[in-house]
Order: sequence, then C-alpha cells, then structure tokens
Amino acid sequence: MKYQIRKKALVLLEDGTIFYGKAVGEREGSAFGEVCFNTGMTGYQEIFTDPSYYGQLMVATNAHIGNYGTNAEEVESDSIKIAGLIVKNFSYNYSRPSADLSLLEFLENNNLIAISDVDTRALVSYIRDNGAMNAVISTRVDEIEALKTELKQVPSMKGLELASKVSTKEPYVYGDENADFKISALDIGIKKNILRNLAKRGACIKVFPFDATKAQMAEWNPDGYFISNGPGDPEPLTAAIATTKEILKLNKPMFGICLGHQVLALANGVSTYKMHNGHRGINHPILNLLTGKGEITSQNHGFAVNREEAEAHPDLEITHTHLNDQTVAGIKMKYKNVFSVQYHPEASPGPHDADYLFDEFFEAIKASAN
Ligand SMILES: NC(=O)CC[C@H](N)C(=O)O
Repeated sequence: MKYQIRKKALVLLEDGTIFYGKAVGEREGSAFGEVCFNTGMTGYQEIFTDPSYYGQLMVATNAHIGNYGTNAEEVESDSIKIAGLIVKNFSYNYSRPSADLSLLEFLENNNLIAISDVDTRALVSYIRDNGAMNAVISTRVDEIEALKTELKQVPSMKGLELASKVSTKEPYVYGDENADFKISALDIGIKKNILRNLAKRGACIKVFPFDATKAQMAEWNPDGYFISNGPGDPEPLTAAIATTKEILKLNKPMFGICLGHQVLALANGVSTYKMHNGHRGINHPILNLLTGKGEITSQNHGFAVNREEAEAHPDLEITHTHLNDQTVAGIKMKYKNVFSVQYHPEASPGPHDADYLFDEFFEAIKASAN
C-alpha cells in the first residue's frame, strides 16, 4: 500500500494540549483555524465544501472517513472550505459505484492538510468540555514552540468577519429565467443545495455579493428575499445587517438560514453570542413551537441568537427551540412574512424533516404575489 508508512503529525490546541496522529497522504505543512467537530455519520463531502466552515479545522467523529469516496456532484460550493481535517481512520480505499475520486485525491486537488490516527473521541470530549478554541494541525512535530507562536497570531472566531471570503464577487442568476417567481438572495456563504431547493420550487434566483445594497437587490423586482448561511461571527456583517433592515421595509417575504437567521435577528436589534460549543451534526432535535411537532435537523453553527432579547422584542416570535440546550432555533416577525431558522432545512447532509420551511416560504411568496 502506497501510504502505509506515514509521517507523524499533531494537533496542537491553543491551550497547549497536543494530540498526535499521522499525516494523511504525502502533504507536509500546517493548517490553522478554530477546531470544531461534526457528529454526522455520512455527508463528509458536503460538510467539507460548506462555506459556513471556512476557517475551521474539522474533527469528524465518525470513525471512518473516506470509505465511500467523493462525487463531483455532491458539493455545496466549488471547493473545500474547511481549513483542515482531523480523523480517526482515513480510508484510502473506497467502495461506491457513483464515486469518481478517492477522498485523498479530492483533498489533494484542494491542497487540504489532513491528519488521521488521532484519538478523536478524546479530542472531541476535550473540546466539548473546554469550549471552542483555535488549533493547528501540522507535520512539524519537532517545532512545537514555533507552532505555538504562530497559533497566537490566528484571530479568534469571535468578532471575525468571513462572509466576504466566500461570497460571490459578482451577482449571478441561478435557475430558469422564465420561472414563476423571482428571489433575490444575499450570498454570505450560500450552500448550493439552498439554490437547488429554491429553483426546484419554481424560482429564478439572483445571487448578490455580501455587501449588496437594498437598491441592487430590489432592482429586478423580486417576489421574495433570501439571506444565506455562511461563516464567521454575524455581528461584524454591518453591510448585510443594514441591507436586511432596508429590505424589511419593503414588506416582501423573506427567509433566512443560519447566518441569515442571525443577521435577521441583528437587523431587529437582537444580539448574538458565541456558544461554548456549537451544534454540528445531522441529528439535532428541534421543537416547532407553532405546531408542537419535533424535527430532526442538520446543524452547523457556533453563534446563536439571544433568547431573552428575542422574547422581549415586540415584533418577534420564537418559533423553534433546540431541545438539547433550549437555544433559539427559529424566529418569525409577527407582522410580516419574514422568518428564519438556525438550522439547515436544505440538509445536504442530513434529514429532510424541515423541508416544509421552503414550502412555507413559497406559500408566502405566492400569497404576496397575488
Ligand atoms: N451555517 C451557518 O450559517 C453558520 C453561521 C455562523 N457562522 C455560526 O457559526 O453560527
């Protein structure tokens, strides 16, 4: 086997804790970022290409990663967005008829540094107990002091604006130009499966850069507005928050997902905060407070909306709650067709329980278009 003898590598956390492992493939080097973990058993390719993970080192809690290879169709953006990958067992072989590359080839094509043979259970328990923190993965195992110094230069996720790094530079149109409805989407890190979900329900979507103004987004007279998911802290997104505030005055239907949900809260003067540990996985339980029904959802966030402020806000209603820790999982504006969720109805990966949110958005669009 080509990669049987592999270089030693390490994960160094910002508090000095070290976990050892082996380099994946033959790439040497270091990758820095906030270390976080995803508990999904499947869906690694969608996770690695999700722009919301920009700047993060991903620990996969599933013990085998790579065993079903990759497929060019199953991406959520045009490249890998995680900063680095940490796994227990990296599978150099894969078995799936529809795969077109091994995970190793996919990582190499994207120049991604990855480390395997790490005690990921110990690492995940450690982060879970001690909270989100920065880390470096590196093959420079004899240069720990130098790595510590370099790690100190890495900015904290709190206060970090990252949407501009992943947003489209120019507006573009997605879907059939003759579709029944038109949606303007603010791209602060949009996942492809959101666009697929909007297009398949009969919309043509115009996707705008992170700093687009209301005037730019309103110019083609859309039937509704969408504010996307994305990476980083929502608070520094001053342009997106200001644009959202202006769009709200138009009284058109609006839907926000994840970072878009946080931006909607901020546009209403409700603050957000950094969680001790985020929610990242595909089996997070949510209670829909409007229907009394439970949903199993796909999640990926490290910030959340302040519950007391949302509860006290005269124009807002909390519509969904996360059942593990009672964090706010959804809000709506009482007097407008405007709502948002902290989780991912587009799944990819994950269950489709929350698909109905896209349908509700289209019902609102149809009602307001009449
Ligand atoms: N998936 C997302 O949109 C994540 C939103 C935000 N970056 C957070 O970590 O909370």
